[in-house]
Amino acid sequence: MRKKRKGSETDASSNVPEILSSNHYSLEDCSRLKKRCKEDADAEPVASSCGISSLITPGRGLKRKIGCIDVATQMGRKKKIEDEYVSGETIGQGKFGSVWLCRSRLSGAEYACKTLRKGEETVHREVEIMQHLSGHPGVVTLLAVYEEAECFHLVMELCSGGRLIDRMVKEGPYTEQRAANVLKEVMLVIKYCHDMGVVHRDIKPENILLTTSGKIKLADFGLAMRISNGQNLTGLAGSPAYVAPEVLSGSYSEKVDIWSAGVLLHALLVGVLPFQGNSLEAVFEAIKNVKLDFQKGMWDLISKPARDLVGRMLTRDVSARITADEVLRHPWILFYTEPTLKCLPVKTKLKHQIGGSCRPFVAPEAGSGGNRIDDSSLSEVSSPLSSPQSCNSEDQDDCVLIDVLASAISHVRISEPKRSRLCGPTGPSIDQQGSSNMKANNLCKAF
Ligand SMILES: Nc1ncnc2c1ncn2[C@@H]1O[C@H](COP(=O)(O)OP(=O)(O)OP(=O)(O)O)[C@@H](O)[C@H]1O
Repeated sequence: MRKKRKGSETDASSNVPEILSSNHYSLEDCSRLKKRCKEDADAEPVASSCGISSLITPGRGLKRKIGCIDVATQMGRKKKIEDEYVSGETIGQGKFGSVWLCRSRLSGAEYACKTLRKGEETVHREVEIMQHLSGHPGVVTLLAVYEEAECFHLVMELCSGGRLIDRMVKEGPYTEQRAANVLKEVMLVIKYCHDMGVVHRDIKPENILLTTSGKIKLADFGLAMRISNGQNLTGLAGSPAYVAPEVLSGSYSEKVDIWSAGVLLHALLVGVLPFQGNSLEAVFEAIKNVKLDFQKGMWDLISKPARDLVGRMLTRDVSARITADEVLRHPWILFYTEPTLKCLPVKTKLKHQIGGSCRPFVAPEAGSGGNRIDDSSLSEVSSPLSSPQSCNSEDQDDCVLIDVLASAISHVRISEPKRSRLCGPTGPSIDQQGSSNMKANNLCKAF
């Protein structure tokens, strides 16, 4: 089913410089550009152009330059990975390669190594994009790349905390506070990717890893693409349950990552995916037409600002869908994330559950492929102020309190939610509660 590495092509009408327009740039290209970047930086420290990043979108700012210059990645064919690392057990398997544990011969430290077989242009792109983004705390750090005749070995920091999906399956819906803190971390890294001119295109909890201390790291840039301001991408890419409607209809931008993060937020809050079906076609039909109803059932115990944010992220009208920056400034995020909570003298025992029971998240790959999970680090994913999950009547009062406070904030920071913006345009309403056998259908595999 998966055609992941096929990727998509950028809009031919865009004005992308020659070296990048073919998408056939190699590590040598990258190296050459980085060298040029350094030369430029030496000659003209403030206004220099900087390799690949500024070749795509000149003048997008300092962050792009930092991303270009600072990656301390070793590249080249001279050194062999086995000279420097001892290989260990396999910790993940993808269609185009595997991920395995390795230990530095020098320091004894453990890392994850992703081995990608050559042959597809997207493999070069994945390496190049990881190098471009590496350095941000929310991106899995790339330490070294070893190139062999048949493959690349990417030595990355080891995320010993496992995958977010496995936590969600194990724990069921998150408290609003915890969901907000997870989403904030995810959105910070999505915003960074977008600022750096990268669309991830496969945001889903399977690709969000956790460190031992519970910090979130975005992984798997196998479908990621460079994009410049105003440019559009084409081609079917993503994972069915998380894919944005505009991907299905043709041309799209970085806003697809916001949609996918909205699907994630939906799953975090209520424990189920918003768009389901027994077949690919049914899922795509739901993505295009299901009108989400936040007024009843499982949403009863979820605060209005949380519902508002999910609705704004899952808005089919791309121009009305909010940006990563706007998500981060949304009242619900501001209210629940740490700096705000520190200032507010409210009790923090906030928890919702569906119908009083703690439902686990029904995931397509439930239980599969879990890597090493350190349970002791689990609580770190949430803010230190988060409380244990509970399912009692006080939750309703808490929700009301949050609604009032967050609504007050929203009057200051953001305009009132327009109901018409939620999940529009309206189409025939399809019963979204229908199927939850996503596990059997495995509809979250990237394609
Ligand atoms: N840095 C890391 N630390 C720990 N585990 C990792 C790391 N990177 C990847 N993994 C594990 O390997 C799995 C596969 O990694 P990744 O998604 O990058 O590879 P892929 O070949 O693109 O796979 P997929 O088919 O899921 O897209 C992850 O789900 C995760 O369990």
